[in-house]
Parts: sequence; structure tokens; C-alpha cells
Amino acid sequence: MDGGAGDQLQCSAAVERLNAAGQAIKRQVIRKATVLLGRNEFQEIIIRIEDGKVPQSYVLKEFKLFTKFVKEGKCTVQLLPENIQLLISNCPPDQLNVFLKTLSIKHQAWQTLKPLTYRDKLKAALPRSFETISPLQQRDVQKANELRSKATSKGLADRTNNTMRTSKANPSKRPVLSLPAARKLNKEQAAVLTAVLSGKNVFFTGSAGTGKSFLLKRIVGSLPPKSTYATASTGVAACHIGGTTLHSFAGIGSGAAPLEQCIELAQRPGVLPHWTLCRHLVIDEVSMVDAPLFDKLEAIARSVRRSTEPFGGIQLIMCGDFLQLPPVSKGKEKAAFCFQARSWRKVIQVNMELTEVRRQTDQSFISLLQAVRVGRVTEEITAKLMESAYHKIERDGILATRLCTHKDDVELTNENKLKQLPGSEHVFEALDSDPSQVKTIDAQSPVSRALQLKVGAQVMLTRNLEVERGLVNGARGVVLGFEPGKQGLPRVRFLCGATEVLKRERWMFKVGGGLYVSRQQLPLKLAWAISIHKSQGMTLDCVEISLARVFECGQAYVALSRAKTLEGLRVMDFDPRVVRADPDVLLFYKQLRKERLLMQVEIIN
Ligand SMILES: Nc1ncnc2c1ncn2[C@@H]1O[C@H](COP(=O)(O)OP(=O)(O)OP(=O)(O)O)[C@@H](O)[C@H]1O
Ligand SMILES: [Mg+2]
Repeated sequence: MDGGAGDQLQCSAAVERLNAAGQAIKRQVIRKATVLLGRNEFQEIIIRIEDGKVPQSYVLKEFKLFTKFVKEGKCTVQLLPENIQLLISNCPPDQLNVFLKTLSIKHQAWQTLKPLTYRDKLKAALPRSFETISPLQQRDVQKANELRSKATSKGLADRTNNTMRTSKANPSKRPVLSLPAARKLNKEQAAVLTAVLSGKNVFFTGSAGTGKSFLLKRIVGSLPPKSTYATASTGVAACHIGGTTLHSFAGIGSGAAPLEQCIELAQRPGVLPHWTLCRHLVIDEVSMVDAPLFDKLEAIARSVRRSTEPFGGIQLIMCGDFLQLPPVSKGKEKAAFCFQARSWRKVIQVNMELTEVRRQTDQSFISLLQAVRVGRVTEEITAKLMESAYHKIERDGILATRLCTHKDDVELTNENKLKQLPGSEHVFEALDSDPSQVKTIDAQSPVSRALQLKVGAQVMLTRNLEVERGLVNGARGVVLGFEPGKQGLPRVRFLCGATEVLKRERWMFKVGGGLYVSRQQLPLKLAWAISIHKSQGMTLDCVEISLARVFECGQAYVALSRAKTLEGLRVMDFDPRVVRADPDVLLFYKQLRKERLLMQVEIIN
């Protein structure tokens, strides 16, 4: 299920016959194709393209792979002796990834066998057969690696000209192949993925750290990219799942205009394709989407797509925890949650809940957080959190990040702390592919246009660099120095023990009309302080929290639940009164449970 077994693809395909100059002289397009990987009677690897009529098969001998756009579900396989190329598009990216890995590794392993000559084949007189390829095993990987190291030591190029992108580790040597590194979904997460793949409109919830966003990324990777839009209610949350904001998908500004006007806005040239091409709309952090916006989007979808089905027939996949941050209220009145929207019940077909917390492992801390989530703070919890004010969480020059309730405090704190450091400031300017889109980029990017650093600056990683080494989004560190040379890249020591010189990374953002823009910047931000709103969705190493000015239900829970351990948390001024769970939300969840609508895996199985 996680990306499939690697033996087939659902995609669009084009088969091109090339002339000697590499130009296509014949092209056949198959909009809905199944591409299979298998073996024939001689154990040779076969790529088979099916369009529901006559399948076409090719023996995989020498080939070239172009894999730059695998994340967008595209790749090209060039069969060199045949002068044929297969262009694959609109394939679920995770499926494509496993498929290409299987193809490369199985092919490498096959190369260790003695090739059969035409005569051998004739002599064998085997009946023609096709069997789908078996899933990758460790021994396939081992074989392929052995072959690679032999080829390297002899200075030989192997028969494949494989341009597959390779891992960054040890760049001087040939990269070592490995099994696809997808982390396994747990049972609950897998059940949600199954429900999504069945085409239903799914809402799934669960406490902080149950892996909602983790699963959402996997869901996005399992759907065809052309018709899937990954969004979130805020820019930061959108970035976690590699998507855009719900607002920029919808193209209706703040959404405050009357419906008729919004429908017009949604039909502008750069925006209309979002609505017409979209078949799967993914929304993370749905707790911050308010009811009027939800109803408006639902009505726009029906109108623009000329469909009477709920949400115009778009499959909705939403997740969030309504006991975390609520929608931002405009004016004095409390904003209505999207589950209070008129169209909510009509739209949502399946409600599910993830219950296994993955962010924290200490059971007593998990229980404490669960109680805080529903606003039930016992004396014992109060005592524990008050005690945490004395936690010494500074290590190796890395200070705790202060989570603030108000944005102004964040900017002031970071600016002042940087100023107070001795030494000169190093400024790193971002490189944007389209400077006219700077506002759109700023709204979605986890890194700023200009990053000021000094030796001693407290920083946070804003991207997963190497999960195995603990270099993950949210990892905390301190700047040790700057490399000599023009670029003067910063050397950072992280709490996980790793010291790393950071280079510019590239972020891609979808803007109107399916276009992409990019920003290149160091994957860092200052981390003396961040706002609780910006911390939603994050996992943090060491946090200090001041809750005196908490103003929203769920805000204290969001802040506390960012920490991985109680030891990595310091609450300065705990007062149980700041912990509040919204009664409407408690009622909504209770109702769902009562009606047995909130399915947990035990109920499904
Ligand atoms: N199946 C899994 N295997 C390994 N790690 C997982 C799995 N599911 C979740 N995680 C890890 O658990 C942590 C929390 O996951 P995630 O941020 O997706 O939770 P969440 O439910 O979205 O939380 P929040 O409500 O705070 O946004 C992450 O570090 C994530 O990588
Ligand atoms: Mg999340």
C-alpha cells in the first residue's frame, strides 16, 4: 500500500519512437495507462504498457532514466537500443518512486547474470510468458551494490546510463542503493489511506502528534498529481505538507466578498484551472477554517464545476484537531468552526480518528497532554507543569525556544537577542525565481527573504535534511561559525549532536495556473522565539512557554504539545485557568462518538 509493490503504475503515458537525432517521429498517447514491470520466460525484465486493448511490451536492456520531476509524478524511460522513449506523467509520486527504484535495482541485479544469446533462447524453446516482478528484497539491493562497487573500483561504467538522482551522502563515491525508505504507516493511518483511496470524502482528526500531517503527505503521494491539490489553512502548515494555502488555491482573496463576487473571482484565468482540474482537495489544519469560508468554497465548487454534487464532486480529504487553534475571529464575535457549516454534513462521508501519539513517547507526558487537550487540569498536572519552570534545558550552548502568544514579541525578541550578540552580522539573501511573486512566496515560505546570523545565534532547521541523523524540520541548533570563502556558509551544531555546514536549499511553491516559483535560501530561521500560531504542526526539541497572555481556546494545548518530552519543556508561569477547551468542539466530538460516526480502526476491523 505504501506506494505500492513497485510492479505497476497508474498514469498517463506516451510512447515515442525516436530517430537517430533523438527526435520523436511517432507518438502514441495513452491517457489512462497501466505500466507493469515483469519478467519474461528468460527472466529478462519487461516493461509492459496496457491501455485496456493490446499491451505493448519492451525488454529492458540498456536504458536511460530522467527522474528530475518524479515528485510531480513524471519521468522518462529511454530504451537505447530500441530508440524508444516512454514518457510517464500524472502518476502518484510515491508509486512512481517505488517503481523506479524496483526497476533500477532489479536491472542492476539482472546485469550480474550471463546474458543469453539469440541462439540460447531459440534452443530453450520456452513458451512465452509474463510474470509481474517480485517486490524488492534486501538481497536484490545487496547484489546491485556489489556490482556497483566492482564497477567503480575497475573504473567501469555499467551498461545502464542511469541518471536517477542519488542521495547526498558521500558525494565523491558512487551512491549506495537502498530499499525505499518510506516509514511505515500504523494500522490507523493505513485505514485512513484506504478510505481515501476508495474515493470517499474523509475528515480525520486526532490529538497533536498522532501523525495527521505525516499521513497527509503520504496521501498526497498516493494520488494523481494533476488533479490533487494539497493545501492548509495557514502558510506554515501548507509548507509542512508541501502544498499551498487554501486561500491561494481558491483565489478568492480573503473570501469576505459576497458569494456571487467570489464565484467570479474563482473564474479568473489563473485560478479557474484549480477548480476545474481538481478532483482531490487536501486540507490540513482544518480547525482554522471557519464555517462561512467552508460553505462558500462548497458553493463555488458546485457553481464553477456546474455540478449539483456536494463540493461539485471534488473529493475532500481534511484533517486537523479542533481542540487546537480555532479560526481567527474577525471582530469581537467568536468565529464558527467549519464543522458548524451548513454543508459540512452533506460533504463529509467518513470521519476517522487517529489515537496513537507519535510525537511523544513518555506515556505519562502523553496522558498529561490528553487531559490538557480537553481542558481537564488536575492538581497533579498543575504541579508538574509548575515544577517545569525549574527545568534546565540548555545544552551545548543551545537555548530553549520561547513560544509566544503574540507575534510582536517574537520579532522583538529575535531582533534584540541577535543585536546583543558580539561579532559581525552575516546576511543571507534569498534567491527567488520570480521576484514579482515575492509576496506569494513570503506567505508560504518557511524561510525569509533575508536571514541575519551571527556566531552564537539560536537557529532552527526548517526542512528535513537527514531524518536518520536527527536533522529534521524544527531541530534546534546554534551557529558556531562561518566557513571561509565568499559565501561564508554557517556551521551549526544541533541538539542531536550533529554539526553541519548548511547550504542553500530550494523550495517550490505553486502559484496560479499550475505554475511554480522557487526560493533558494538557507534552511534556517532564528529561534530564540516563535509564535504559538506559527508553531502549530511543529515538533520542537526544547521549548520555554509563557502562557500568561493566552487568548484562545486550545492555544495552551498547542504550545505544550510541541515538546517531545516533559524534560524538554519549561512553563514559566503556569496557571490552570489558561487551559481551555472549546465547549462546541467537545460537543461535536462527543456527538460524533455517540452516533458512532467517528470511526477508529477497531470499529472498522
Ligand atoms: N507512521 C509513522 N512512522 C514514523 N513516524 C511517524 C509516523 N506518524 C507520525 N510520525 C512522526 O510523529 C511526529 C508527529 O507527526 P505529525 O506532525 O504528522 O502529527 P500531527 O498529528 O500532524 O500533529 P499536529 O496536530 O501537532 O499537527 C512527526 O515527527 C512524524 O514524523
Ligand atoms: Mg500536523
